[in-house]
Amino acid sequence: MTFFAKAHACGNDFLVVEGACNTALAVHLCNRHTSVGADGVEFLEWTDERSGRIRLANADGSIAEISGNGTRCVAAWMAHQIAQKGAPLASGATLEIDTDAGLRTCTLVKAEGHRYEFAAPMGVPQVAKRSVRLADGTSVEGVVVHTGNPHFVIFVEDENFTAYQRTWEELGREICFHADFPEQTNVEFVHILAPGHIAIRIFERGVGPTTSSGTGTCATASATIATRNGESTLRVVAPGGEQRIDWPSPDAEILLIGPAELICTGEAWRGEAW
Ligand SMILES: N[C@@H](CCC[C@H](N)C(=O)O)C(=O)O
Repeated sequence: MTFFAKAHACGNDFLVVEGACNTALAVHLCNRHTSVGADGVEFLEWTDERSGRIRLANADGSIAEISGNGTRCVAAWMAHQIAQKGAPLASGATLEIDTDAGLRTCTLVKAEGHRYEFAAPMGVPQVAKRSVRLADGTSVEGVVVHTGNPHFVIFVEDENFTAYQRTWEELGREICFHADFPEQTNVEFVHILAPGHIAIRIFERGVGPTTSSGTGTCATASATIATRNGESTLRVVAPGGEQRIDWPSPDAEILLIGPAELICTGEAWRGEAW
């Protein structure tokens, strides 16, 4: 039996399981038909009263260095557990969460019941223009962004996010699995609404199309700021909701602010075999 908490950030959903990382268990738990269902499992080991170490297994069992949304979902679970012990965190309190991409400090902005908002510096994005040649010879212009995990960002004019005569889902899949990215890559599509306001779509590595991405929000915002004269404070709207970015200069850490909501806890009964 596996005890889990389920949480989401703008619909990007994660299970938090306390204990060592188990990728086969993650594949099982993430199945939306035969198990609980999620985009990934964050395996959490507490290291102190307000700190923990996490490892993220994507729905397909691959390991991701970090998730912005998943990290906040873990922070929400930690804040809930701390509150259960009788001392709820106040706004401004911090939780230290160590990831495969380094330590992330989540500052509680607000809490209302099981809904939380956190702000977290997400490292210094590395941004570089790049093109990728598709199987049919089409050259796709984009921006490679490293935010602890890999991203390829494509700017689109079309409000339906079609580009190069393809849907964003088709293009996202081909680029995610492209030979130029041996570790695969997350792929995001950006439609600029205003200098400080962008809409995005996400083809997530290890998952597929999903409703939001924290690191994808950082990647699209930093690509917009660095290559499209975007404002340093940006609102990034995904199908699942909005997150906010503050990136004052290229050598500064990018600040990600967004929600995380606890959905439920439960016991998955088919976990024993894994
Ligand atoms: N699947 C991604 C990691 C998760 C990204 C996530 N959606 C986020 O919020 O950052 C990967 O393999 O890089």
